[in-house]
Amino acid sequence: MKVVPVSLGERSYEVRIAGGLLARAGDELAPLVGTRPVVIVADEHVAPHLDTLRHSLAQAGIASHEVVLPSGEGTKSWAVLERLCDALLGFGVERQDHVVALGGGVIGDLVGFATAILKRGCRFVQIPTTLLAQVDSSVGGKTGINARAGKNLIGAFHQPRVVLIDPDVLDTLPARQVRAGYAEVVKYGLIDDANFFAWCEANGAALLAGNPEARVYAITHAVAAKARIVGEDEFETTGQRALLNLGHTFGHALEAEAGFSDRLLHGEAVAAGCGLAFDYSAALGLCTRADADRVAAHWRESGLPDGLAASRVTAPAARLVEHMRHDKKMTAGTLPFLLARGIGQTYLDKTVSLDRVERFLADEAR
Ligand SMILES: NC(=O)c1ccc[n+]([C@@H]2O[C@H](COP(=O)([O-])OP(=O)(O)OC[C@H]3O[C@@H](n4cnc5c(N)ncnc54)[C@H](O)[C@@H]3O)[C@@H](O)[C@H]2O)c1
Ligand SMILES: O=C(O)C(=O)C[C@@H](O)[C@H](O)[C@H](O)COP(=O)(O)O
Ligand SMILES: [Zn+2]
Repeated sequence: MKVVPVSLGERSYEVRIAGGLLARAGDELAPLVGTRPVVIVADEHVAPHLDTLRHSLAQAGIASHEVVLPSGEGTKSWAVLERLCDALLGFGVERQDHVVALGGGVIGDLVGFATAILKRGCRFVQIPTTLLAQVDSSVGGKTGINARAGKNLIGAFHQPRVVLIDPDVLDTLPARQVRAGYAEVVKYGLIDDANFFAWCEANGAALLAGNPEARVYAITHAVAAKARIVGEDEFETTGQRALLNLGHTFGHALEAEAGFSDRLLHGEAVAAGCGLAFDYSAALGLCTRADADRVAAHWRESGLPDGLAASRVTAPAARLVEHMRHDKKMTAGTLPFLLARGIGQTYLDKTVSLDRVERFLADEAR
């Protein structure tokens, strides 16, 4: 088993990664939960994995309740949050109890937020079942739901007690979802690790095809990168953690225009957003056109959208920029932007004018 520590003082925890771990989850959780029952929250598509988890908990002597929610981005909503909180209260969840999030980033973000506010905070465990959730969303404690005004606008930082990653559960994940998760894998290379980007160019196809060694290498590498960045800036105050937002200011605007629906998945929006961030950096003369082209080529080879046209979002540039004004990085009316001086050389630029971004997007749409 690989173990990656997330070092956050009294909020520290481990990310444990191993094939077959789901079937051993009961033994992993027993020391944490003691004799108290847990509540498992899953989405409707992970039924076979829910069976494995239920069985494993029972074998370890842990009783469990279950809440099964509809799949999709629409589940990160006030309505489902209310329904989930009522269900958890109905099961008599206490502050020291553990709620288990079994699913992708949607379930993890929702359960994390519900447990952040239930009785002013109770405990939760992440068992991520998508590639995206295994490499990104289950680690670091960003939790929340979407608001009418935009993506993840209601939320809290709330760290899980442990993250259990079983790469084998990805065998049932549809190919499109694997590709979307891969976008957040490549993101770590683009941020500050050119060697890892080169690894992705060489091994991405194997990873997408389900090669077990490539999966474990990518998951472990990504989790270690995220743990390092989150350990340096848990609450996104110094600018270090904001690096993880590469491609997201463009991406969240595209997702909003697609109605937070499966027209454009989060990972697809991140790929298109990273393509745009590199294109914009090249247009400003910050990075070479060759680097921006290399990024776009890798998205295309991986079956991901490489920019605005490929995202199929046709909104006017002004409307996309309007979405960006809700970005949580917005400070005193200006929006710090993740730009790049090259592959693996992302930085936070505080001098970007949204008028200039709007002209860039209008040009991209031509
Ligand atoms: N908190 C963070 O740091 C963070 C980081 C990245 C993304 N996110 C959020 O994560 C969400 C996207 O997460 P996602 O891509 O995992 O989407 P998701 O949770 O919607 O899961 C994708 C689809 O896969 C299905 N699924 C999940 N596991 C499966 C399995 N093993 N087999 C078959 N089907 C399975 C789900 O039912 C769903 O239909 C977005 O809301 C995004 O904002 C959060
Ligand atoms: O963990 C982080 O920090 C990230 O930015 C990871 C992103 O991949 C993720 O999509 C996150 O939810 C976006 O954060 P937001 O603050 O822009 O909502
Ligand atoms: Zn993301």
